[in-house]
Order: sequence, then C-alpha cells, then structure tokens
Amino acid sequence: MTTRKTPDRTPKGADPRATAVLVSLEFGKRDATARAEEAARLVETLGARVGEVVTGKRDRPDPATFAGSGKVDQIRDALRLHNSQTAVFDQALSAAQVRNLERALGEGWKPVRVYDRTELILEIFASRARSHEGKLQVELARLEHQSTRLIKGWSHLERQRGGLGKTGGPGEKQLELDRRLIGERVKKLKERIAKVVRTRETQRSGRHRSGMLRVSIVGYTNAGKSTLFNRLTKGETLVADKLFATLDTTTRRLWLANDATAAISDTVGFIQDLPHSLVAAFRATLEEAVQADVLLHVVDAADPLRDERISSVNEVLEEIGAGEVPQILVYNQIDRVPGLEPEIVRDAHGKILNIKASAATGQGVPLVREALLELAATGGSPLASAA
Ligand SMILES: Nc1nc2c(ncn2[C@@H]2O[C@H](COP(=O)(O)OP(=O)(O)OP(=O)(O)O)[C@@H](O)[C@H]2O)c(=O)[nH]1
Ligand SMILES: [Mg+2]
Repeated sequence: MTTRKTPDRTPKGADPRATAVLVSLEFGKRDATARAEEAARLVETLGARVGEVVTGKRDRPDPATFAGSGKVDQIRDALRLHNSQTAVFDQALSAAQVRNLERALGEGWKPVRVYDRTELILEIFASRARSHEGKLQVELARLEHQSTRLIKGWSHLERQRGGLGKTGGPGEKQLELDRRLIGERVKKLKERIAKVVRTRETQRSGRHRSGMLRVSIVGYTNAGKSTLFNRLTKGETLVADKLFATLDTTTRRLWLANDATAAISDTVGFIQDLPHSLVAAFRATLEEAVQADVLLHVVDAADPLRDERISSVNEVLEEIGAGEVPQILVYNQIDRVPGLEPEIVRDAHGKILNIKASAATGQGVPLVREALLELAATGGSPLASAA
C-alpha cells in the first residue's frame, strides 16, 4: 500500500455526495440494466445517494462472497473512490456472505456495512409504516429476518471456538439472550397481529353477508393502484411517485348502480423478490386480496418490464394463496403510451381479458366500473384467472 498524502481535492470520477455503492449482478440470461435502475431507485428512496453502480453477470453466485473475488476488488475500489462505507447488494445474501464481504471490503480501510435486497426493502417498509398495523408487521418482518442472521452468526461463533470445547462464553450468553428476547417479542407481535386479523375478518364477513362484490386492487409498486382507487372512489389516498407509497389496506364502498355496490381495497405494492419475511408479516394486510371476488391487477402499460412485473405479482399472489382469485388486468397509464386507447378487451367467449385505462386522466376508468358492474350482476363469472 502506498502512504501518499490524501489529496485535498476529490479524486477524479468520485461523487463527493455519494453515500452508497450499489452492486447489481445478474445471473444467467436476464437483462441487468433495468434491474439495476430499479435497485438504484430503491436505495434513493431511503435518502441515500448512489455513487456508482457495479454491475456484472455471472453464471452462479460465489458461495463465499456472492460476487466473486474480481468483483469484490472492483466494489472495494468504488467504495474507496467515493469514500462510501455502504455497499448495497441487489440480491439476497446469506449471513456468511455478508460477513465475508464486510471483512473483505473494509480490510485495511474503514468498516463497511453490507446491505442485501431483503434488508433494503425491510428498511423502506420501516421508513414508510405509519399505521399501528403496518408498524407491527414491519417490526415482525425485521425481527424474523434478524433471527435468521443471529442463528447463523451463532453457529459461526461456535465453529470459531471449536477446539476449546467449553460451553458458555460471554458471546454465547449474549446471543442466547438476544435470541430469547427476539423470540418473546415475535410472539407478542404475532398475537397483536392476530387481533388485527380478527377485527378485519369481522368487517369482511359483514360485507360478504351484505352481498357486496369484494374487489382488491393489486399490482407492482408505483403502477398507479392508489390513483385508480381514488378515481373510482373519489378518495384521497396518498398517491406518490415513489416505491411503496401505500403500506396499509384501505377499503371503501364503491357504488356501481342502483342496487349494486362493491367493497374495494387498495393494497401494498409488490416487487420482484419480495422478502419472504415481509410477505409472511403482511399476510394480515394482504388477506383482503385472498378473500376478494375479483382482483384488479394494475400494470403500468408504459413500463418496458411490464410482463416481468405481471409475473412477479402473480408469484406473490400465489404465495399468499390468492393465485386462484379471478383477476382483470388493468393496463394503466395509457396516456404515456402513444397508440393505446381506452377499451375492454374480451376473448371470443366475451370473457374480460384486460382493460386499458389511465387513472391519471380518467380515460377508461368508467370501463373499469362497467366491468365491475357486469361482475356484480353475474356473480363474478366472466373472468380469466391468473393460474
Ligand atoms: N401518466 C400517468 N401517471 C400515473 C397514472 N396513474 C398513476 N400515475 C402516477 O404514478 C405514480 C404512482 O402512483 P400511485 O397511485 O401512488 O401508485 P401505487 O401503485 O399506488 O404505488 P405504491 O402504493 O407505491 O405501490 C404517481 O406519480 C401517479 O401520479 C396514469 O394513468 N398516468
Ligand atoms: Mg399506492
């Protein structure tokens, strides 16, 4: 290592305001660029500034460092160039990989903190949670994630101590204590969430008995779900050009015609590789979608990755047990796609395949209402399900 004086000017190419370096690697054949763009947006959602995106393609992850040694060198250089101590990985890492990376990246320099995609999304949810229920769910997800890290950390320590053959050092006691405290807190959170679930169930069964069509708006984050919800219900749910603006389910009554009303819910957005701990924790909120008669699956029609997004959403729907609920695809934001006009697209049997609309301008929104009225009248039949 050279010991030359630190230059007092920012080195060439460095971003003096950068707070993080993003690592976005792609495995196999998929396109890495779009993925990296979304990840950068996620990082910036937390107020961080990405100095550099380190991209790359590999056949498979390196078991020890995920990125492989050549890439680790490149990430280390990027961190030092931008004087940033945070590296964010766009995929889920194992506890051992995080540890190895932190060691390798910080060696001979400053401590480096490595975040993976799961932690990144958990952080965003934590920063967004406002309601009591949302906060409980996020805390549960974080603790459950943390406990997997602790258990792995623990076996790692055990191996390190290996030869001594003694049980019970201070490290072990601390970990055991942490684990027990986490366990107790997890139990308490689950009980509280269960209470929320019961309240919601009572409300839902009331709506069910009243014969209302139950509609849930689902879709990828930032697709325009809340905008459509507001258009339909003339409500004022938060709409924002940011990822995960909505975390709580809001349900409103939607008048369709003289004797037909629907109960319509706006839900949390989905994203590719949503952490399992989050999906599990948000089950109470997402239960609305599972119990719905129909899902309005909102898609940003202008998104070049829209088909991939549709698959990601359907995967999460499967995971929460809503894969069989009939859905109408709503290709939203047609105002941004030249050539697309509002319409209901049907198959040869008259089944509704999709609706093209713009929640922002209102074009095609009456068609969504029309489709729902048709469903309410026929008891929810003329639909294609996701599966
Ligand atoms: N041009 C255009 N913009 C739209 C349309 N619908 C929504 N938007 C914009 O897209 C952004 C996201 O809209 P939201 O309704 O908050 O999206 P969401 O799906 O509820 O997002 P999350 O709650 O974060 O999952 C906002 O800036 C909206 O103004 C549309 O039809 N056309
Ligand atoms: Mg929303």
